[in-house]
Amino acid sequence: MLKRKEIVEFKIEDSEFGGKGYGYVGDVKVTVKHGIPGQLVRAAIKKIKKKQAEAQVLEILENSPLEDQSPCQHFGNCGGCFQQTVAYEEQLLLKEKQVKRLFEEFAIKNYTWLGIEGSPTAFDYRNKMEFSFGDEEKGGPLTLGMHKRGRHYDIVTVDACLIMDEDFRKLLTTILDYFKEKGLSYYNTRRHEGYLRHLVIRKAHFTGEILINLVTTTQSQINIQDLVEKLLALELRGGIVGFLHTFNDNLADIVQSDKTDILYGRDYVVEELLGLKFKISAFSFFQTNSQGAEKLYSIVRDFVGEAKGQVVFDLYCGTGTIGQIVAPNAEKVVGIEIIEEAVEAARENANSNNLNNCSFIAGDVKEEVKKLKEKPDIIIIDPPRAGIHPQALKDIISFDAEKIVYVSCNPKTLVRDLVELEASGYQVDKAQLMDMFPHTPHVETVVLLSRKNPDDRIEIDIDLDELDITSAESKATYEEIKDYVLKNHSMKVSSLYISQVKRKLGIEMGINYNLPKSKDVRVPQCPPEKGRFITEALNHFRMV
Ligand SMILES: C[S@@+](CC[C@H](N)C(=O)[O-])C[C@H]1O[C@@H](n2cnc3c(N)ncnc32)[C@H](O)[C@@H]1O
Repeated sequence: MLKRKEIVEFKIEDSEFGGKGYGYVGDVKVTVKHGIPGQLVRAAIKKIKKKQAEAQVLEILENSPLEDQSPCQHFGNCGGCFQQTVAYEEQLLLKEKQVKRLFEEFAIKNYTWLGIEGSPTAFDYRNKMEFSFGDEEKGGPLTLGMHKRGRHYDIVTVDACLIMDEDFRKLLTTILDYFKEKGLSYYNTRRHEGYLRHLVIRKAHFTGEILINLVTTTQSQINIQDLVEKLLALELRGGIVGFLHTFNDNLADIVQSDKTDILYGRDYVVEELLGLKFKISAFSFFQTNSQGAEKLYSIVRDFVGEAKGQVVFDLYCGTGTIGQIVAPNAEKVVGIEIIEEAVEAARENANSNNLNNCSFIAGDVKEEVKKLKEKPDIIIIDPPRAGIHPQALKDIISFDAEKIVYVSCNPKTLVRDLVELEASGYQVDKAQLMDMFPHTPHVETVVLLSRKNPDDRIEIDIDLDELDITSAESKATYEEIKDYVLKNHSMKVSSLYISQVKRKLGIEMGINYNLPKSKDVRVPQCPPEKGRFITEALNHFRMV
C-alpha cells in the first residue's frame, strides 16, 4: 500500500481535461497536476484514499514520444503554458479525447460529434496579458511577468513569451526597465507592502489598438507621465490609444480597481469581429484570442441557424458579442450580463453596429431570467467556468425554448448541466470544440440542444413512498453499486438512480421495475454528481 510522501516512479498513461495526467502504481491510480501521456515521472505522493492518489512530480525521467523541444525560452520556468513541447496537432487530439471522454462518462449519447477546430495561430494569439510585478527569487531584481511554475510567490519576466505578439514584449521590457531605474518596490502579497502590483495590456488584434493599465497600491505617489511619453515614442505594430493608472489597495491578489485615472487617451479599445465593432473596456470580459473568437462565434452562428422572426436570449453576454453576431438574422435579442460596464459597452456596441433589435440587462442571470416576460425561441448560454447556477438552469428550462446553444469554457460543468437539460426534455444534437488557448489545457465547447419531440417524452410523477425498488434486477449488483458509492464517496444512492444511469448507458433495456405504481407522479431524476459516482461504480464492476 502506498503511503503519503512516498516517492514513486510511473508512466503517465493518459490525461484528463485540465491537463491532469495519471498512471498506475500497482492497482492505485496516481494523478499529477500536469502530465503528458507517455512521460515517465518520479513523484511524491501527497494524498491517498483507497485506490486513488495525488502526487507531485519531482522529475520527468523520460519525455513522452509526443514531446519535442519547446520554442519558448521561458518554457518550464513560467507557469503560463504547460504543453508547448507537444506539437499543436497532438495538443488538439489530446483535448478532443479528454472532452469526448467526459461526454461518455456522463452518458451523453446519440449526437453528432464535430471534432475540434484549431486556433488560426498557435503563437502570438493572446490579445490580453495580465502580468504581475515581483521577483524571481527572494531579494532578486524586480521582475514583471507570470508566476513561476509551481511557485506562486515568484515571478518570471516573460519578455520573450511567444503566445503574445511583439508589441507586448516591447511594452513589458520598457515598463520593467523604467521601474527598475526608479527603484520602486513591488507589492508583497504576504506582507501587504509595496507599490507595483500588475500590468494589464490589451491589444485588439484586428484594429491594432492598445490599452495599457498599470495597477499599483497608493503606498507611493510618483508621477509616471514620463513613462507614458516613453511608451508613446516606441515603434510598435499597433498604436497605444489609452494608458490607465488603477489604484488597488485590496488584499486579494487580483486585478481590481478602487479608482482608475486615465493618464492618456481613452479607457477602452475597439476590436472588429466578423464585420462588427466592439468596444472593450479595461475590466470587461472579452475572448482572449480574437482570430479564434471569429471562428468560435461562427460556430455559434451556425448552430443558431435560421432565426428569422425569432426571439433570442444571450445569457452571460459580456459585451454582447454573440447576441450582436446573430442579431441581423433574428427578430430580437435580449442579453443579460452581471458587469454593468460590459452592459453599457454592449448597448453602445449595438448602437454603433446599427442593430436596433438588441437590448441588454445588467444583473445576475439567476435573478434576471425569471423576470423576463417574453418567451425565447433560442437561448444562447455562455457562462463562466462554474457553469449555470442550478436555479437559473431550472428557469432557463422552464422557458421551453426550441433550441439551446451552450458555449462552455469548462466541459466539466458543461456535462453536469447537459445531464440536467437532457433529463428535462432536451436532447444534445451536436457538439464541437474550438481551441482558443493553444499550449494551455483549456478549450471551448459549443453544444446544440433541441427540445425533444413531446412523443419522445415520458412524464410520470412519482412519490418516493410508492417506489417499488425490489427490482427483478440482480439485487446483489444493486447492493454492490450502492456499497461502492457509499464507501468511495460517502453518498447513498437509490436503486431508482442506479436504474436510470444503467438505462442511459444502455445496459438495462427491459421493463423498468423501478417505476412507480401510480401513473400520475413525477419521477425524481438522478442528480449529476450521483450519476457520475454510479457510472464510476459501473465502470469499476466492468459493466460498461
Ligand atoms: C465566458 S464569458 C462570456 C461572455 C460573452 N458571451 C463573450 O463571448 O464575450 C462569461 C460572462 O458571464 C458574466 N457573468 C458571470 N457570472 C454571471 C452571472 N451570475 N450573471 C450574469 N453574468 C455573469 C461574466 O462577467 C462574463 O462576461
